[in-house]
Amino acid sequence: MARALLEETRSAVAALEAQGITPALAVVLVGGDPASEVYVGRKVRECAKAGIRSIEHRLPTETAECDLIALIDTLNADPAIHGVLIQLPLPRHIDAGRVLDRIAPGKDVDGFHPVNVGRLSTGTGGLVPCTPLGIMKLLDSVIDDYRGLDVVVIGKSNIVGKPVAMLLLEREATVTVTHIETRGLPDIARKADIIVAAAGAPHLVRGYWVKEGAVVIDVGITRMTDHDGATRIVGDCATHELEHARAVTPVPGGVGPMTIACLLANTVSAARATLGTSLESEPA
Ligand SMILES: Nc1nc(=O)c2c([nH]1)NC[C@@H]1CN(c3ccc(C(=O)N[C@@H](CCC(=O)O)C(=O)O)cc3)C=[N+]21
Repeated sequence: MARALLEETRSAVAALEAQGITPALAVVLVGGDPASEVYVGRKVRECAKAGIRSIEHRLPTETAECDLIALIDTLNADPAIHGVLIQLPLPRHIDAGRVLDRIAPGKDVDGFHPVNVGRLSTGTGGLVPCTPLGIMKLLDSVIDDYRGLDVVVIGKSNIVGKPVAMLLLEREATVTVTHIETRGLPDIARKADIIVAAAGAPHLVRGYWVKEGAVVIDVGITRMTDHDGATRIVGDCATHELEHARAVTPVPGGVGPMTIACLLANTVSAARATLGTSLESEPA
C-alpha cells in the first residue's frame, strides 16, 4: 500500500510540475540522534524517488532555540518551500511546543501545529498527522463502514493516539482511548473490533487481548539489541499470538512505510493548496 501511495504521489507531483510547481519539503534535524538519522535519510530518499525536492537542514545539538525559530521563519517565508518538518525529538534545551507553533500551518506537513490539531478535532480540514493518516488508509483497505464499531486506541500521544482517535470518531466509530495507566486494559481491548497499539511498549498486546476477527494496527517501533548484538525492531503486539485476528500490520514494514508515504502526500497537498492562493495574491 505504501508503494502504491508513493506511485500516486509521483503522478501528482508530475501534474504539479506541469503547472510550474515543484513540491519541496524542508527537513530539519537538530543533533545526531541515530534513529532520527535513519528516518530523515529515508524521508529524503523517498522524496527523491517521487520527484519532490527535499532540502535538509542539519543543525548541531547545541543550536539555540532562537536560531531554530529563525530558520523556521525563513522557511515559512520562502515561496519555493511547501512543507516544513522538524524531526522529533528535539534536544532537551529546546521547547518543542514553541518550535512547532512557529511553523506556518499551511506548511505543517506533520499536522502538529495547534491550528491543524484544532481543525482535526473539529473535522474542518487542515493537514493531518502522517501516522494517523497512514493508519486510516490501512484500515480503509479492510473496513468500509466504521459506524458503531468498537475501537480501542492504546496510547495517548499527540502524534498518534489522540489524532487517530479523532479520525475514527469522525467515521462514527465508538472510540476508547487508553494508555499504559489504564486499568483492566486486556478486558477493554478484548471488546474491540479494531485495536490501534501505539504505546511504545514491546509485545504489550498479547493473543488473549484480541477478539477473534479483530483488526490490529501495530504502531510500535522499539529498537532492541539481540544477544549477538544485532538490532531489530519490535512492535507493540505479540504478532505470533494473533493468528485469530482478521488482519495485523507487521513491524517493520507496516505503519512505518505508510507514515513516510503520507508525509510525501501531505507535501503534495500543501504544494497544491498554494495554487489557488498564490494566483489571488499576485498583482494582476
Ligand atoms: N516531526 C516528526 N515527524 C514524524 O513523523 C516523526 C518524527 N518527527 N520523529 C520520529 C517519528 C517516527 N517516525 C517513523 C517514520 C517511519 C518509520 C519507518 O519507516 N519504519 C520502518 C523501519 C525503519 C527502520 O529500519 O528503523 C518500518 O516500520 O518498516 C518509522 C518511524 C516518524 N516520526
